[in-house]
Amino acid sequence: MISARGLRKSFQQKGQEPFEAVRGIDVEVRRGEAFGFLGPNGAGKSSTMRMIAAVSPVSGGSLRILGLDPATDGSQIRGRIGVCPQEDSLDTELTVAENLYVYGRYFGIGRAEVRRRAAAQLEFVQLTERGGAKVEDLSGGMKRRLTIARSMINDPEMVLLDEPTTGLDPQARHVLWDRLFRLKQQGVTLVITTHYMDEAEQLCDRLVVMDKGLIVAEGSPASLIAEYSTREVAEVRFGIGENESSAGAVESAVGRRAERVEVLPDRLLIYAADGEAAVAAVHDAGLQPVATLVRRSSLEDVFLRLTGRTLVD
Ligand SMILES: Nc1ncnc2c1ncn2[C@@H]1O[C@H](COP(=O)(O)OP(=O)(O)OP(=O)(O)O)[C@@H](O)[C@H]1O
Repeated sequence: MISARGLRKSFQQKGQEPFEAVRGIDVEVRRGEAFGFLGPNGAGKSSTMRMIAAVSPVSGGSLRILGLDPATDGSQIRGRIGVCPQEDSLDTELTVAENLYVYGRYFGIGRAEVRRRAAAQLEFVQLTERGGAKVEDLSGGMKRRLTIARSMINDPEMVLLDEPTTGLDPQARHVLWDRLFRLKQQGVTLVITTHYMDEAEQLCDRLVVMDKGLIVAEGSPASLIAEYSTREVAEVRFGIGENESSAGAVESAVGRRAERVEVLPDRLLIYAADGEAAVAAVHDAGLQPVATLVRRSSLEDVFLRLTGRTLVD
């Protein structure tokens, strides 16, 4: 569906050197999979998505979408994919259903067919009852669902979703994830950018981790965690300002039970196969953290390991 080789995007800046947002990435997305671009703000995810959506020209390398070249076949590509941009770009003056009609007509779909598809899509995103409502009266989660319905109006083979659940509450995120999962079950290829590691873990079959315009790792969520982290992580929290100063003592206490200890401003992360044993060793050494928690490793830990930074500041 997507094949990128040495893909680059640079932006000209007045009186300065061009800024390279994407610095040569290789990506292969296969039909029917959910593929993710995971990385913090500024990693180059949206710039990559816009090139894939054939709305932003490629600065270097090669890119094929559905076997087509976005430089010459842009309108054909845009007709066969769906796009959910980061900001809702719905027409707030129109009703929910009218937004779908207008968008469908833009693709040249006949009036009766647009109405049929709009009804089916509203049903799919569970907004049938709100069809006559003004967009401005919808919740954030409903707007995102409507944007997904709109992106499906041309019956696309692939949908690009840029940060689909940013700004939504946990319940709205889960409803959206459920709809996206069902879309994938229908055979639609999903390409998702996110800086939420739980979203990437829930939705993506495969993903690349991006940082500063480059891909730093690639694989399934489970394979990345197995490769770059330990099975468990013990989070240990001391009083304000005491985490950094306690790091040495914690490292000595856990010794070889831990692979390594990461120091964050608000907590220490002990990477160990057995998290409970690591916490017990901290207590046995007479240290008194204010809180402890043992959890499974996540993609957040993978990112921290690869870059020394957290995904969300
Ligand atoms: N039109 C532009 N002109 C100049 N610089 C840009 C432009 N668009 C993006 N950038 C810069 O390119 C870098 C990558 O931005 P991009 O939006 O692709 O990152 P991202 O990973 O999607 O992050 P975010 O989640 O914040 O959108 C950022 O430093 C950004 O400031």
